[in-house]
Amino acid sequence: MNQNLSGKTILVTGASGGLGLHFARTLAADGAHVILAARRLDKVEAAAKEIAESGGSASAVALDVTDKASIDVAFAGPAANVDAVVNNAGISIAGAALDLTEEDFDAVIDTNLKGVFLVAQAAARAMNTRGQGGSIVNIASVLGLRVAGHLSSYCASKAGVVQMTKALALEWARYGIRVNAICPGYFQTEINAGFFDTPAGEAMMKRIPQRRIGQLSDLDAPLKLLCSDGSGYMTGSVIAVDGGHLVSSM
Ligand SMILES: NC(=O)c1ccc[n+]([C@@H]2O[C@H](COP(=O)([O-])OP(=O)(O)OC[C@H]3O[C@@H](n4cnc5c(N)ncnc54)[C@H](O)[C@@H]3O)[C@@H](O)[C@H]2O)c1
Ligand SMILES: O=C(O)[C@H](O)[C@@H](O)[C@H](O)[C@H](O)CO
Repeated sequence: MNQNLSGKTILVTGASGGLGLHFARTLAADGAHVILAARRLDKVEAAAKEIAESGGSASAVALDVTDKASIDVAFAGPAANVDAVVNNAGISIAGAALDLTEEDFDAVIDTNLKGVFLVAQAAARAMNTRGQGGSIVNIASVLGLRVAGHLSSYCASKAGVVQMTKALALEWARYGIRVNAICPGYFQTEINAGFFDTPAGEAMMKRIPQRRIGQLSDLDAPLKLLCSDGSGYMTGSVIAVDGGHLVSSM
């Protein structure tokens, strides 16, 4: 086992499935103690057990990124000693802007933007209490840097995450807290189940210069870099992992 992240405690939000569960496994395989955070405690407990059975170190905590009380409880107790946080939890509600309900708009912004802020703030307060700094990695999206149809609230939330990453980096550098973002392109997970089989999905694929969607493992090296001391002079950085999608001319 590569011990790159050995000695680090890293909390991952939305860790019960998709990219979050993959991130938790990847960080644990690299030697970190991973705290898997999700709304469904039973799911992350099972995932933490599986990681422990394969030789990693992991624990689980209940955390809803739209519920400040649950965030505060996590960072006052089990996550008080975090060295890094991966702000991964996110939702997407597709629909024409003319038909979008206020409830759906609020749900996306509350989870993807306000949730990232509340978790980052609680993490930074905990890091300041320990006085050792830390790393916050926000999972934004290429859709924070370009747009796609029928995803207005999602695109707005992710653009907000990109800007907030830079703003928090500016404020928290003095505390030794680094804040960076990863902008994934398209990866096959629950959030876009079925999308790749639609005409829009097929058209999108043609706009990716590498002509493939991302493999979850494509995100491993950037994630580990940003969580580790190797990125000690990086803060406010926004890293796209997208097969060239952002530089596509189509
Ligand atoms: N899959 C992609 O192609 C892609 C591309 C760019 C960005 N992203 C981003 O990556 C992140 C992970 O997405 P994914 O593809 O794994 O999607 P997913 O739907 O498979 O997983 C999202 C996770 O977030 C959790 N979650 C949702 N609301 C939550 C809340 N209030 N509190 C705690 N957890 C909550 C869900 O339970 C789920 O486990 C998201 O922020 C998403 O926007 C994904
Ligand atoms: O790139 C992204 O950030 C995500 O993949 C989402 O945009 C989904 O693709 C969308 O929910 C599809 O409807």
